[in-house]
Amino acid sequence: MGEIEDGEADHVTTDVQGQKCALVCGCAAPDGGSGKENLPFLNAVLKNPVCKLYRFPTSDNKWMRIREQMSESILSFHIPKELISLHIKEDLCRNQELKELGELSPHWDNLRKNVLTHCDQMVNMYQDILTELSKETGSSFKSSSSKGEKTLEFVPINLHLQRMHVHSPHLKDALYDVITVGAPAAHFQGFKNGGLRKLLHRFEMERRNTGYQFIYYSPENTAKAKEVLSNINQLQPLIATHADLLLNSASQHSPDSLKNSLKMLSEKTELFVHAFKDQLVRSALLALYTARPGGVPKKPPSPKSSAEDSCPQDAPPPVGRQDSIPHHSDYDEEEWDRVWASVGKSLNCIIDMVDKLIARDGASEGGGGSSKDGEKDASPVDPITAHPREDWYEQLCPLIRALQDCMGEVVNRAKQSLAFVLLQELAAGLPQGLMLTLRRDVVFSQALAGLVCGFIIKLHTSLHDPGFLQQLHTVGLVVQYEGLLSTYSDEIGMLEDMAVGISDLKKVAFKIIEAKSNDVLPVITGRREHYVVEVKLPARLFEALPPPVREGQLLHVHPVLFNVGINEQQTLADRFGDVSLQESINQENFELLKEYYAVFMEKMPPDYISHFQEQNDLKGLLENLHQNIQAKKRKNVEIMWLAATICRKLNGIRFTCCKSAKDRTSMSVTLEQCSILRDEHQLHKDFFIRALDCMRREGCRIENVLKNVKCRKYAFNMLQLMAFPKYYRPPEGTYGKADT
Ligand SMILES: O=P(O)(O)O[C@H]1[C@H](O)[C@@H](O)[C@H](O)[C@H](O)[C@@H]1OP(=O)(O)O
Repeated sequence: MGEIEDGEADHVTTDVQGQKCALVCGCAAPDGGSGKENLPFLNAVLKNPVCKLYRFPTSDNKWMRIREQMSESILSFHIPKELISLHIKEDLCRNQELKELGELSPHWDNLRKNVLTHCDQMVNMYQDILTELSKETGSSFKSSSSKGEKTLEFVPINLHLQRMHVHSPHLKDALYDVITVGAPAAHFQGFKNGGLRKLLHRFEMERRNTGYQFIYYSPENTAKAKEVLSNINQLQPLIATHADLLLNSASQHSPDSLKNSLKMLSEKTELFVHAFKDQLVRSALLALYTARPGGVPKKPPSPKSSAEDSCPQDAPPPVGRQDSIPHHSDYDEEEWDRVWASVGKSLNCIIDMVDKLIARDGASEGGGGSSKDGEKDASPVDPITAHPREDWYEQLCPLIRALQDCMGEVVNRAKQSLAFVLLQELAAGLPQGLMLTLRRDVVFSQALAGLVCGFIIKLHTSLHDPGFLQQLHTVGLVVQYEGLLSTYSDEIGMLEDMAVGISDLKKVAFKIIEAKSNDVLPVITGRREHYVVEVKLPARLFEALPPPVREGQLLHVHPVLFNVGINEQQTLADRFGDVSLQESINQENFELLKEYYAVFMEKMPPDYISHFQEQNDLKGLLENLHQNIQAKKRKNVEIMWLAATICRKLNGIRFTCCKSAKDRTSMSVTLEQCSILRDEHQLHKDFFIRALDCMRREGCRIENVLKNVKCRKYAFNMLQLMAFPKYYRPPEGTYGKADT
């Protein structure tokens, strides 16, 4: 199978009979590893720990003690449930907006009906899945054998924290964490047609070419429509609240509070007005106009030759085959400007009135008032200032109502036009578009559950490190995924899913809040384009955070994925198939990692950077990684080691994934652990293989296999192992046929 030719087959097994020096025992109590006060919080998310203790000799013949720990997380189920609830909310709201589009001509009305039927079915399906998941109270683990189950498809496979706590002589104790999880992928939908990376691209191409039936809006424009709709939905109630507060201040006749309320109202109204500045709203209004029963065609649509031609960005939007672009005399484009501008005008009237009321009030209280330049007004009686104490509420109320009316009108029109944009996207891709959204949601949910778990653990273990905290809010955290999937057969589709799922994590930001109760589970808000995960910390830890973090600054993550297939399927791909997917993923993600490093160097304080550079040659490591990616060598596992090392040095969150995270992943994390012991903790070189075999034979990972497939054997056969890179082969007796 290739690797034999390289003379590497002699280490399929390693004799560990004389492993007297590697003492192993299991223990029940997990190690917090980061201070006792964190324990209740971590224990609330980590469950069913398995611990193993080892002793290995160091190069100077002393002993190092290792505690290996593996825990499940209730986030495996909690995050999918949170996310599905948000999807349901978002989709119900969108369906409502489609219903409220108003009267449409028969062509568009039929489309809408069709879209709504499908969308309602999807919402029902999400609701059913949520109901099923809600029955799984207290669950924290989905086994590899359940990966194809429909009701569990949002739940990550075999998610665990794999932790190594090293206590070695002369050195500080050290913790090394890796989150191990099955590659986020849509197993229930299957991989016959590939995964998200290919499917999304193909879908977009096809959608562009259905130009005559529907209006083509680019993915950016569709995303923009969703963003503006979401902004409107958030801003409108906020403005209503500030308007009420302003009236409240007016009835209390309190100038300071009136000024403050006005400030808030103005800010929000300006944001509101700004939200509609987009050309998309303008073009969508025109498109919707043509789709109304009255928007009768005047001239036939000009045929479009290319997909690009159908983009509505600059030109008036193209319309359906039976409809046409309206003549300008049909449509009063300036009407929208008038409606839109009226919001600003109404706000200005309120500002003027508040200024007047406060000025008059000051003047009457000052007994005679003062002129604008501050000089005392000498005139004895001014009919205005002499006015008795005014009823501010009465003066402002009609103006506020006028503002609300104008806004209502703007919101109504904008919402309808943007919902019409969404209708195009949905109608053009029925039903594949909705299935793709489901697939993306499924994959994203699995990826997000892992990320939130990794983030919370990282936060708790690094809270006492000021450098980490600074990095967290100035640069964000790198999240590095090691993929071991092969670019062959179904795993191509899995890798295509995984690549999109991980890249979608860029849409997630974290916010740390103070825990007010015993409920420490994270809360998610947002919608498909942008999510915020609120992570709770107990008061004492929260108070020690840097001010920007305490004040709710959003904390960003920078996910990167490097994949190297290692099994017999990859041998086939290397020899007879196509490895371009893996090559492009590695190349693209290298660029992302390089960008992250550049921002890190730019934003971290100079004294931190100079110390950092003394300790680490990150530039050299990055160059080395780049060369290895460029080298296009088969099964180049050096790529994974370098990427993982860079991630650890950058304080990042480490992930390792294969299809099920039990066999190949176990080989990889145990190898990583022993390599760290050798490179960072002076593990005696004669004991490297013995330590590795010992961990694989007796450690947490064989327990992982057991809990997944009820059998203490890695699911490899001899032939498969011959194809594995040398150090990824488990010891004799630990592998064999297992019903996976
Ligand atoms: O944990 P994995 O490495 O994805 O498990 C694989 C194993 O590597 C392979 O040898 C075996 O034939 C099975 O395909 C395992 O996957 P399961 O998802 O079936 O556990």
